[in-house]
Amino acid sequence: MVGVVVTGAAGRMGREVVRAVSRTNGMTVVGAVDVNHVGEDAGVLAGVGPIGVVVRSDLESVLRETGAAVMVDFTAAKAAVQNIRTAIACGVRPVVGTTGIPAEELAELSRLCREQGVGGLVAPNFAIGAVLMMHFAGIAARYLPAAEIIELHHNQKLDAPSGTALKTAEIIAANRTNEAVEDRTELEKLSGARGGSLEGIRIHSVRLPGFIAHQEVIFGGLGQTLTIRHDSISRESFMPGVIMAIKKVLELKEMVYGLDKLIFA
Ligand SMILES: NC(=O)c1ccc[n+]([C@@H]2O[C@H](COP(=O)([O-])OP(=O)(O)OC[C@H]3O[C@@H](n4cnc5c(N)ncnc54)[C@H](O)[C@@H]3O)[C@@H](O)[C@H]2O)c1
Ligand SMILES: O=C(O)C1=N[C@H](C(=O)O)CCC1
Repeated sequence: MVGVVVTGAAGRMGREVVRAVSRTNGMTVVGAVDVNHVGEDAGVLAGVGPIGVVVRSDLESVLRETGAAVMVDFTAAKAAVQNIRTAIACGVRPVVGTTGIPAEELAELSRLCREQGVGGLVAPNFAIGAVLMMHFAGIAARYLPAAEIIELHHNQKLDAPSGTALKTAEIIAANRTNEAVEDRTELEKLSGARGGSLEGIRIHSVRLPGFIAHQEVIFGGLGQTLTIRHDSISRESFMPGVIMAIKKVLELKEMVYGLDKLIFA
């Protein structure tokens, strides 16, 4: 039985993870950590009924007392960095969905994992469809190098652009064989009107109630456009990926970035 500690257990994603792990054979929630809802049963919060695991805020003691194999983190960037450090120090494998962690921090965490021989996975998007969208964008970029990204998320999201959009732009930049066509905008009459730029790939972030997580990658060519779009219409969409990561991280000896590394391995 794989013991899982969920950090951010009282949050939107954390509750979904508690529910998904509780319903999966071969794994169980042994600890729930959050700075909110301390003392409440994590299963009740998640809507699955009491599981006898109360939310606590002392991660290190929870990891050590429960002998957990995996920590699943959906918190916020700063908190996640600290949580991952604690997990690695305790020999617990981190599976991380939290976005907005700076690249230098990820590099340092990856070094710590290697040093300690602890496997880990950080993925900006656990929805299989989103992983495919990024993969297809990489293929399209070989033939249509001019691309822009529009990502649309709920208005409670703290980071912009999304981790998914950043990773998509990196994939497009790595795959395009020609330079993108020139952007002749001379005058941005409203700052930010052309979005943010990662290696010339413009990213536009929409934040509105009603959305969960959506992204369009638009490629432009001679007399044509190609749009690749993914929609997460519920947070359940991320759960098959999270469950797959919990299983596969047990075999890893280092930290990998992106669910694609597990799916296309
Ligand atoms: N990778 C993916 O597939 C994916 C999917 C959805 C969301 N996300 C990311 O997951 C993160 C969380 O999203 P959310 O919508 O669940 O947010 P949320 O605000 O609903 O939940 C975050 C939870 O973390 C808790 N928290 C904050 N600091 C903490 C700490 N130090 N220790 C323990 N708990 C702490 C908060 O109290 C809150 O309950 C965000 O970074 C988001 O971008 C990633
Ligand atoms: O709800 C969020 O926040 C999400 N963030 C991810 C990102 O930043 O890429 C994607 C899934 C939902």
